[in-house]
Amino acid sequence: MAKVAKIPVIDISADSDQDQRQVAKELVEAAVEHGFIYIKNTGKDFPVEAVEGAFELSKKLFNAPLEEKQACTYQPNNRGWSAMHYETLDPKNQRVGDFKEAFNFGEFINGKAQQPLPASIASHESQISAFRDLCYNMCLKINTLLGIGLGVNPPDFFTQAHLTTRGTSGTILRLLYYPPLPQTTASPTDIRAGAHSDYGSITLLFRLKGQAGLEILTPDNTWAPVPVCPPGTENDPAPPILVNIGDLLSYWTNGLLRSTVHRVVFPGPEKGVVVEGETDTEPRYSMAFFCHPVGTTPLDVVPSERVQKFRPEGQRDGEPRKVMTADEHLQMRLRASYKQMYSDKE
Ligand SMILES: O=C(O)CCC(=O)C(=O)O
Ligand SMILES: [Fe+2]
Repeated sequence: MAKVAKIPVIDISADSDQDQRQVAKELVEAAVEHGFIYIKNTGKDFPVEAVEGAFELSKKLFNAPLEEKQACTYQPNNRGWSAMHYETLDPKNQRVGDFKEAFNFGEFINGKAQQPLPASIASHESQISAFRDLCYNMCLKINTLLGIGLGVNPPDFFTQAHLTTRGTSGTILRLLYYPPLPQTTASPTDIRAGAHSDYGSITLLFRLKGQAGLEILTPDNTWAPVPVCPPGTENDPAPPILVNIGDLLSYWTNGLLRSTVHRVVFPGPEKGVVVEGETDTEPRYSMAFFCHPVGTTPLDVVPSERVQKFRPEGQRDGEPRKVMTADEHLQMRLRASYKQMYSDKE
């Protein structure tokens, strides 16, 4: 029987400087060891109604008529709707693409989307924009804490690199819908989201109580389910926000912060990995906020003694490191995930 992942739960709503330094330290240790952190949601940093409202909109969006969604089809700018099986996150191991639909929202300017929206949710444009802003602000706070915890000089180095006032970025709010598995055609390799690591700096993930499926690959190479409500959060007004380190931040910190591989499966009782109180037989909804630094940010190793002294396994001193910008890093990853789209164009 697989054990559930042991990911630390951290409350980042502390007010005093001393508490903040302690929280920053805990956050960095969790990022180094696990690459995943639960951020307790007591409603202080992130209003519970905003999360609930966004999930309601998500249901409306995915229930909208097909033509409405097709009119917003996914584009090379990483925005829009991707249909069932369109994305294949783990092409080597999947027979068919992911059992999911997704809708990516890029930046909003003065509350207005810079991409077509399905008519069914168009009147809620300002609500989506406000939710995106809440996510962005939470990411700035986490970036500040990571900077403090890593002793980066200046401590707001990461925060500055993410400021939208400094330019555009690849940041995306993604709504996800995973329908139940059609039992008649099911195959053991069917998967809701193939094994992958995220591309950006950090990801915020919102999930709904009772909906199983997310697993992380642990250092001993086994899959461990990630409960929506880990012990100690059951009575909070909302499940914690799950934060994970993406490839870009791992690259930027020379591998010190871990970008952990994860996937979304149909766990099923026969595989023995169901978290108590969670099920995979219902439709599943989740929301991810993929935070990226401003696109022109050069990803030279960050100015922190701890990071600069760190040597990832297998890397020798003085080995040249390719410095690319945040945008170049993202393009490299998108090309690998959406081969069919890019091969049409090349
Ligand atoms: O739906 C989830 O729980 C995770 C989704 C995910 O990992 C992703 O979209 O990158
Ligand atoms: Fe992911």
